[in-house]
Amino acid sequence: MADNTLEIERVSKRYGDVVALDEVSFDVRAGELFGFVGSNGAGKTTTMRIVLGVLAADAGEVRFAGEAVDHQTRTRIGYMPEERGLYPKMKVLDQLVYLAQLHGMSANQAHASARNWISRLGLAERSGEEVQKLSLGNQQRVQLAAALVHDPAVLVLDEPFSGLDPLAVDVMSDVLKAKAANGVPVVFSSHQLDLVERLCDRVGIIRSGRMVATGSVGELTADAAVRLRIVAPGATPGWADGLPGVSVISDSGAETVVELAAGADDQAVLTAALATGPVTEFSRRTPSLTELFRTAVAEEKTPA
Ligand SMILES: Nc1ncnc2c1ncn2[C@@H]1O[C@H](COP(=O)(O)OP(=O)(O)OP(=O)(O)O)[C@@H](O)[C@H]1O
Repeated sequence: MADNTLEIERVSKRYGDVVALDEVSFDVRAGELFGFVGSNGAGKTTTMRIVLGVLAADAGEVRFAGEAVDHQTRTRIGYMPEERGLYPKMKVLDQLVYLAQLHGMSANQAHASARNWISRLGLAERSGEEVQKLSLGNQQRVQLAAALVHDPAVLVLDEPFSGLDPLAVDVMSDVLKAKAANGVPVVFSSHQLDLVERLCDRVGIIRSGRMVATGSVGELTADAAVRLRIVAPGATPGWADGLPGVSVISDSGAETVVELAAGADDQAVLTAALATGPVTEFSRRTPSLTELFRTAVAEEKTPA
């Protein structure tokens, strides 16, 4: 791929006996928002650190625009680390100007860019304050500004949404969407799956150091088992138990969600529901990203 795609190919990493990453591969295309999700300890931060070159992989390669990422390319990546890496005693504006210059901008460019991001991220009234005196959410806005101030060609953000209030979530979302719309590949990790589902063009699910699914939520959903939602106001809990090929996911009696095994008969479910009285809704249900994620994690916990 010669365009501005970020490619992570068969990257592996061990910490002693712990296999943190086992041949992890995915790509983040130019102009897309890619959500990187996985349980605690699944390997997200390790992957991002390797992309940044903060950590060396044992095997595999990271490429940007078809070229192996090297020291030069890395200056074009905007990175928001999980352990926020700002200078606590430095003032917001000074900090951003300093970081922009560190990435090669002239003093004038650095000032203009820093002021632009301070304003866009709602930090204008804080620009003369020391970072350590800001609230955590505002420190996070500064951290995002620090990732953006040198006008990066790639954005790699480790849990940028954690701890933000709803308005800050909107600000962060808008900024990431705007960067993607400008052709920048944007990858971020998050445990807020509803947000990832809403925002991302594609997602990758990592489990114990292995990518178990990559694609748009629609694509991942298409591979998932069929679910039915049945509303039968007169039904009592347990009405769907024991139907062949049917697993009950949730059952409050009146409202039930079931999953069908391959080849199971949805009409048999309908017949059973009708036997309880009127059925006011009988619909196929698309699983949410949260449900897809739970299934992926549950598979891990089920011994083979
Ligand atoms: N410096 C280290 N030394 C030893 N093991 C480590 C080190 N850093 C990470 N690990 C291990 O590597 C694995 C992957 O960790 P990583 O931090 O990449 O996960 P994560 O997906 O970012 O988790 P979280 O969602 O909790 O931030 C875990 O088993 C972790 O304990």
